[in-house]
Amino acid sequence: MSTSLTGLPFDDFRSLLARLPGPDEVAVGKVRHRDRQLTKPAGSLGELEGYVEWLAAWQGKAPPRVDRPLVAVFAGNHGITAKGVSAFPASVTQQMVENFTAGGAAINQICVAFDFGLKVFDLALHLPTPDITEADAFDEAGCAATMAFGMEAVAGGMDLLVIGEMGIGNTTVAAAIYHALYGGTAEDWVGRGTGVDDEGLARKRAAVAAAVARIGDARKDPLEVLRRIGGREIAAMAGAILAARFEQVPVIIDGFVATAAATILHAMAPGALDHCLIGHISAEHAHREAVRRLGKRPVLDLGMRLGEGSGAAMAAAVVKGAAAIHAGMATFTQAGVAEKGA
Ligand SMILES: O=C(O)c1ccc[n+]([C@@H]2O[C@H](COP(=O)([O-])O)[C@@H](O)[C@H]2O)c1
Ligand SMILES: Cc1cc2nc[nH]c2cc1C
Repeated sequence: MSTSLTGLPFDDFRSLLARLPGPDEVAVGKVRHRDRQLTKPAGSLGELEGYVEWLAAWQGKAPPRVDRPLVAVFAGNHGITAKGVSAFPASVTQQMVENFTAGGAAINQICVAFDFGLKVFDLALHLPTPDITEADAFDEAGCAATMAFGMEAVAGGMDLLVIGEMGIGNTTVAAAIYHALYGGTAEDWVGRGTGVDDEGLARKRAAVAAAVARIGDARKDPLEVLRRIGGREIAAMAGAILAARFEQVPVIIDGFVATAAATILHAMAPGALDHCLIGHISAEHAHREAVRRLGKRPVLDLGMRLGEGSGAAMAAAVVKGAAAIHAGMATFTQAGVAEKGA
C-alpha cells in the first residue's frame, strides 16, 4: 500500500475487511474469449484454465502475467515452545532464517528452479510472543503494527504473492486458532508439526485447549482470536494477504500455519480470500478440514508438511505455467489449425 500503515488502529482492520475490492469480470471475460480461440479442444487444460481466469480477475488484467512472482516468508518465535510442543528447539527459527539468507533451504531451491523472487521477513525473533496459555500474544497496538508490517511487505510490484512462514511452535498456535474459530476439540486440530512424539502431542493438545479456554467468549471475534492467541508471523501474513487484495496481487497460501492466518480474514469476511488459492494440502492432518471450511480446492496434494512457503511455491509453478500457456499459445486462425466440426 502506498501510504504508511504504521499506527493504523486495531479496529481499522475491521473496516478494511468491510470494503474489499471485487474481481475484474471484464478481464475474466477476455480470458474466456481468448481461451476459446486457442489451439486446443475446449476445456482440455482442465483446472489450469480456471487458474488463468482467477489471475485475470484479481490482477485486473487480460492476459494475466506471472513475470514477477514473489515468495514472502514471515518468521516469528513463540513463547508456547516452553511447554514442549515442538520436536525442535526454538533456536531453529533464527537458524533457518540464516539458512534462507545463505540459500540452503528447500524454498531457496524452488525459487531458483522456477525463477521466483524470495523475501524473508523476520519479526522480532529475539522477542517471542508470550506463552498463549498464560497471556495474550499482543496488545491491540502490537497486533495492528504487526499486521501493518505484513501489509507493507506487499510492495515492489510483484504479480503473484506466495505466502509462507517459519516459526518453531507455530503449528500449536495455528491449531489454537482453528480450534477457537471452528470449535470441536483440541484433538481435532492438533497434529505432530515437525514430528513430536506421543508425549509431545499430548502437551500440544493440552496447550491448545488451555489457550482457547483462557480467551473465553473472545473466540467469537476473529480479530481478537488473532490478537490473543496468534503470533507475529501469523498476524503479518494476515496483513499481507489483505494488502494484496487492495494491490491487485493474487495470493497463493501455503500449508497449515499460513492457512490459519488466512482463516482469520475469512472469519471476518467470507469473501476475503477470493483472491487466494490454497497452494497445497499439508500432511498436518487437520489442514484438510480447515481448507474444506474455507470452501477451497487446493492446487496440489503432495504430502508435504515443511512450511516456509514450499508447497505454495510449487503450486505457483503450476499457475505460472498456466499463465504462460494462455498468453503464448497460437489461435486456430494464427496456426492454420481446423476448428471443431469445420
Ligand atoms: O505448513 C505446514 O503445513 C507445516 C506443517 C508442519 C510444520 N511446519 C513448519 O514447522 C514449524 C512448526 O512446527 P512445530 O512442530 O515447531 O510447531 C514451522 O516452521 C512450520 O513452517 C509447517
Ligand atoms: C529444520 C526445519 C526447517 C523448517 N522449515 C520450515 N519449518 C521448519 C522446521 C524445521 C525444524
